[in-house]
Amino acid sequence: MNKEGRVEEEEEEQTFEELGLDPRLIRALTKKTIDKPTPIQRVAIPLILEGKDVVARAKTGSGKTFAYLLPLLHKLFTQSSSAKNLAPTALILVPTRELCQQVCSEANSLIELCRVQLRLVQLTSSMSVSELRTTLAGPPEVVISTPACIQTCLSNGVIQGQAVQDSLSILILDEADLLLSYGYEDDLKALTSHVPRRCQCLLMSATSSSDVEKLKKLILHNPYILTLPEVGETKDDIIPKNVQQFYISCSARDKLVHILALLKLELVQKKVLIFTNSIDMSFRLKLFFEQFGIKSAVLNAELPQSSRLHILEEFNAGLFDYLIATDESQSEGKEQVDDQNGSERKKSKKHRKHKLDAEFGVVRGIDFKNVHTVINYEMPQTAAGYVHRIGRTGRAYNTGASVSLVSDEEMEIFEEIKSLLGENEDKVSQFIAPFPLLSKNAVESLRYRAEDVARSVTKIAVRESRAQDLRNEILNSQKLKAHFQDNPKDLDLLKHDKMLSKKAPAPHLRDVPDYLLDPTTQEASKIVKLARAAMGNANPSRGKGSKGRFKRSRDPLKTFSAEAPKRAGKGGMKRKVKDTDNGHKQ
Ligand SMILES: Nc1ncnc2c1ncn2[C@@H]1O[C@H](COP(=O)(O)OP(=O)(O)OP(=O)(O)O)[C@@H](O)[C@H]1O
Repeated sequence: MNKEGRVEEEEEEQTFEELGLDPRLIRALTKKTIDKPTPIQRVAIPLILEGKDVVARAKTGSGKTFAYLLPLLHKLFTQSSSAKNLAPTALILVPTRELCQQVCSEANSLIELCRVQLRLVQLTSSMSVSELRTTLAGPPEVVISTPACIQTCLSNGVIQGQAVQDSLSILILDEADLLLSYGYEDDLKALTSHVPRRCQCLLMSATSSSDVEKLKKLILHNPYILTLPEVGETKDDIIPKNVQQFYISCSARDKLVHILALLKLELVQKKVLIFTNSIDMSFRLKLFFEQFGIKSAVLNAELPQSSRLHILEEFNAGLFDYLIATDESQSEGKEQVDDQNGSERKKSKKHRKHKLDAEFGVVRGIDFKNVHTVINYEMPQTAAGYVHRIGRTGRAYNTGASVSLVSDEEMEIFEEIKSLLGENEDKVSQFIAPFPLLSKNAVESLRYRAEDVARSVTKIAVRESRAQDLRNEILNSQKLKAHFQDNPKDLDLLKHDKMLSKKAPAPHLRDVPDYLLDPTTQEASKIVKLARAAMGNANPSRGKGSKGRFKRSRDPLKTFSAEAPKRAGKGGMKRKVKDTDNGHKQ
């Protein structure tokens, strides 16, 4: 292979054995039902095992974490450790605490399954200097941290620069494109002066940017550059092929009734990750859902870290199906649109800054497990934000769908997104099509109830529930900290999807009576359920069937049209879309 190579996704299938990994790791992967490497893993693992510096750029959800963790663990399992080490052998740097936690638990679960003695720790910015000292005593073979924490260790003498020079043999920068934008440049510069030249350096990233180039120059020596199609590279393949993208055009005011119809009539498959641009909006949605008996949880930068981690764990474990997330870049005090009246209101940057956690990241890198549908309740503010939101579904070999609710005010960003997806209308419509399962009748049948409930979700109710949730979570986080020290695997201590509304939901709103539903919608919802069962996803709550391969013929979004089921006939969407000008790939 030459030093700069594109990784082709359709290359012949190769096994983990053929990549030369330790048999213990292969057995561990088998236990995790991971049987074949993803394209980026196929190419990166042998190079990393050979000791090469590698820059791996591959789209979201392509398996970059195992692409470096597997060869790293292989090396640590097979090399004799030096008793003289005063600093870790390997250092993994990530931009957020959530990622620290995620990488740490992925790596630890592999180590446990391999039954190997190896210490891997994470450092968090909430640790005091003495806690950092205790955690690093030994020292552990692998440390996972944000650059800021490592800098704290260096500047407080918890780790000596000379010890790093003597011991460090692998340095990994994960989500490298974010490290600089999170403001870690100085921390990284301070560290690199101690990184020895013989140290192998790996840089993993979902996008290429000037920041990645900067880091490459700062840290790597003549690396292999591996590229899978990605943002800014080719337009064809920005979003994984196994994610179907849809949109619904509606007024900002009508978004509530549309999302209610999607969830309540079960027209989208669970689990569902819903994105909003402001924390208030996420609470508004939660309170609105509550009145219809739909349980959800919110996730945002305002919550304490342990609560956020716990919410993620609970959602990943399938304890609830709907998570409403506000992404970090969106909540950073920019002008935000209030959907109720369309008026814009400014949030004071100063006011928000002290509350939001700068090391929090929902969108980038977080591996939400078995999310089948991503809903953009509000459109992200950038096209890149869209790509990363959608990347939370269809991870690795899973399938997924996205539905974006687009109001007139959001048309501009929607156009930008479309031009990122394809150069011309024909191409765009192959990637993103009108959502076919929701008929006008279905929306209208719920309108009265939705508008009635929406009126009861006042600004004051939103503010109160947000404050109450924060209080609950702060309390939770104290309990959690103590509890998890004793029972690290116990997930069921606290519920994050509990009711915030003071008013119990009215019984008649919990179910949608049949007389409100037109036959087309009933049919659509039945088919979505059947498809879920057929795709091995009948009970995602228990984490089964996540790897159900995509069965095109059974996917209702491929074969069903709410507007014209009869005309569509056997070919369903296919025929219908062919009739239209924009010919979506269905
Ligand atoms: N070879 C594989 N086969 C099946 N699943 C895999 C494989 N490798 C990784 N996965 C799973 O795919 C999911 C996504 O992997 P990962 O988080 O590493 O993606 P990523 O490329 O780092 O994405 P992002 O850029 O969004 O962080 C994870 O749940 C992981 O366990």
